[in-house]
Amino acid sequence: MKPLLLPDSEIYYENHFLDDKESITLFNTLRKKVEWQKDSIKIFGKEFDQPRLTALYAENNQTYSYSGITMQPKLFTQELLDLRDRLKEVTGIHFTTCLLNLYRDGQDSNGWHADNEKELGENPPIASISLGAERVFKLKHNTLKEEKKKLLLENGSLLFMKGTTQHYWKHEIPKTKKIVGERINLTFRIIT
Ligand SMILES: O=C(O)CCC(=O)C(=O)O
Ligand SMILES: [Fe+2]
Repeated sequence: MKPLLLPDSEIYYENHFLDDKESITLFNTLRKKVEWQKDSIKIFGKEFDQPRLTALYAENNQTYSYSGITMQPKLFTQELLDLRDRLKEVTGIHFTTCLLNLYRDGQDSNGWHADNEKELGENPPIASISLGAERVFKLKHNTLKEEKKKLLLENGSLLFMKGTTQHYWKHEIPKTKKIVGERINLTFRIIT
């Protein structure tokens, strides 16, 4: 895995974690098999539909709460268990939980945030696998204004964030006016 070498962070990117063919097959399987849901989040007491579909799967029944919603996991499917095992080989980490995002088109997005919910622990490792259409991923440092980074998350790629990254950096998947196909993102986490 290639380190991004940004200050106050430990971020790695591997563009061919899965090969193209396997990634497309996996995309098609998960697109069909996963129970995608439309969540509404609360911002200052007002409800908004999330601009994407989501799902939560895990090896246990620990819930995940963010933006005023609490997600109840379903049990890992065989595909997610296999990916979990392969992530252990490259990261050394045993992930328990996977939050899945389905971006249906360029209007679906994920606004600026850090993955810093308390159930993830102090310095959470997050392993993020991308399938399907490529989307831009942006990172910005919380206080050093000139520190930012833009990368393209390719089909079959792995982005791995750990250490203090979530304390100092925010990330987003911006909307785009370009015509883009569907993208599935799998973010593996530890929730115990
Ligand atoms: O779709 C992505 O690549 C990012 C997803 C993300 O940041 C999240 O689910 O917390
Ligand atoms: Fe995130």
